[in-house]
Amino acid sequence: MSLALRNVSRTFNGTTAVKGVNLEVEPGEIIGLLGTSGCGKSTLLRAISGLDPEYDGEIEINGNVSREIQDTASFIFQEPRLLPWLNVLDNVTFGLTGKRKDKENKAIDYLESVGLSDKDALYPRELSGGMAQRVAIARALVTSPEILLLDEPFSALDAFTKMQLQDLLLDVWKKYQSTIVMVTHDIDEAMYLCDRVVILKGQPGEVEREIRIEQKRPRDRGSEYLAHLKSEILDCLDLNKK
Ligand SMILES: Nc1ncnc2c1ncn2[C@@H]1O[C@H](COP(=O)(O)OP(=O)(O)OP(=O)(O)O)[C@@H](O)[C@H]1O
Repeated sequence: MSLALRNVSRTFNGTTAVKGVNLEVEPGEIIGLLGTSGCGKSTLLRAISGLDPEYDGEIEINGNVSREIQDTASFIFQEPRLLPWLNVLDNVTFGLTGKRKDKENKAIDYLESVGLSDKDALYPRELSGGMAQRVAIARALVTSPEILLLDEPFSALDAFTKMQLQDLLLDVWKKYQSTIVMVTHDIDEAMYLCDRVVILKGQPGEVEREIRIEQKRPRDRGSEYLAHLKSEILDCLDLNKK
């Protein structure tokens, strides 16, 4: 699914949070929105999803300008937001329509993709943080979204689980080829996952720079290329102490 933001700005009560954002995203691309706290990254995701239609400018999805809630989009948040009274299987089938058996079969396929096919009967309180976030990924994918919007999806997890889930995201992306826009604070994560990183800066937040990551995936987290890029990104965010 293609996506274009044209001169998108959002003002809350007279204060502009994010200003003049232009972005063209190709189908199947993974885009990272990176920037310091408060520069409007989540605000942009909400505008793209249609949850917040009160922005200025234009957002075009698959060639159509729209401010509607996007049925073809799924969100994954920092916390899994599972329904505590439903087991894993029912959390994944929750947003689906159709016959119960068909919904369950579909959910089981996606639970298998995230390595949880044997955990379908567990309740959210019985899951680790990483397992719960895997369920959230399965729930987001089961509706076959054309665009996945991720808002710091791994930032609440320990370093090892985070790396595992980043690889899992790439595996499921390879299989389903959704377009992905992800907000992150984590420069390493953005460089490991994304085709392009859009750096936002300031208040109001504006696009400072776009960096294309030329290295093919799977990437070597410790490569010189990524170390060099990281330094460039830190410079751009004025975070490099020289
Ligand atoms: N509903 C709202 N009402 C008023 N102000 C808002 C609202 N949503 C966001 N803002 C303001 O817009 C600015 C950008 O917020 P946003 O959450 O998009 O930033 P962010 O870059 O995602 O930050 P963080 O990285 O800390 O999550 C902030 O100053 C915030 O206070």
